[in-house]
Amino acid sequence: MEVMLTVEGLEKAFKDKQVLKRISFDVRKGEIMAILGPNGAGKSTTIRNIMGIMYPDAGSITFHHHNGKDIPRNKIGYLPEERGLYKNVKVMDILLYLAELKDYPLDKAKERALMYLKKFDLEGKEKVSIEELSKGMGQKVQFISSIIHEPELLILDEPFSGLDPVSQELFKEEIRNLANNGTAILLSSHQMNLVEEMCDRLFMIQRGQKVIYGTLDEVKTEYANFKCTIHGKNQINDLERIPQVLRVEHEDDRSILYLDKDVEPTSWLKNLPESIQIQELKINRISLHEIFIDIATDKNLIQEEGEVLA
Ligand SMILES: Nc1ncnc2c1ncn2[C@@H]1O[C@H](COP(=O)(O)OP(=O)(O)OP(=O)(O)O)[C@@H](O)[C@H]1O
Repeated sequence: MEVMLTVEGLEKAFKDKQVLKRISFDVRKGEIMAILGPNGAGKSTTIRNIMGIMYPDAGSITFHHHNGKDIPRNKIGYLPEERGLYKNVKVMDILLYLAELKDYPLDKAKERALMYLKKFDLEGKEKVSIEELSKGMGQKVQFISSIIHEPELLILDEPFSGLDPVSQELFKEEIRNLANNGTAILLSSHQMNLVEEMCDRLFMIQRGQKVIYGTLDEVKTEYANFKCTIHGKNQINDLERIPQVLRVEHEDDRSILYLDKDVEPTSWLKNLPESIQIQELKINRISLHEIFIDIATDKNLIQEEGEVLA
């Protein structure tokens, strides 16, 4: 897949605080790429550097073979984390104004605005002023404003926050449509289930450094694999002694055993000691949500280089 955006060795400090430490990743045409990380990890700072809202101390950002200040930002769409458009302006006026700022032809912008307002259940709201809209409606208009000019790269910072489930579905569907039609999408979200559902690749940062980069399958294969939940009266020490068990979470009669990444579930199950009491047993692949919590809480099984601790 053709690379649209390349971020290479990005560094940024605020006063003496190093916020980004040599961040590198790319975003390709037609893919949805997630940028993830705990609060304060540096996601928005990365995005603001890409958008030219601030400039990095070191490293480069390349889009369409252009660097830094020369990047054609009219080919980029951006839904910022901070919500809110001008309050006293009518919906259609603001959409056309923002399209014009991106040098997009007005007749096409009007056509697309009407099409999207209909799609997002805002038909007939063209002349309503922004301040009269609900928060969710305002967010829809802001989303439309980020795609009205047919951007080649779309950056969405927490697009789902504050949306009801129906609106969330609408956003998901449209983001998928855009990717299917070739838009490169960089999406920041704290909703791991949505990321797992939608994204082709992901990049996770913690304290300004890369901890994960790859497809969801690569991440799951490389960083964490299976967990086994056992219902039964067992001593935590006995469970911890089972080969290839990295960590045990134990509550009443329910224990979750996190297994080594090289575990082969069939043979592991065969070799379970007979002394273990089992009323119910379940093996699941670890979810992205769990990988995230593991990393964010530093109790992780994962070292910075991506190696699982034995
Ligand atoms: N303009 C600024 N001046 C000083 N420090 C800043 C500035 N912007 C961000 N920071 C600091 O940089 C770090 C990263 O912030 P950033 O907003 O990039 O995190 P984030 O990953 O987007 O977090 P969240 O998930 O909470 O939105 C934080 O410690 C933050 O306090």
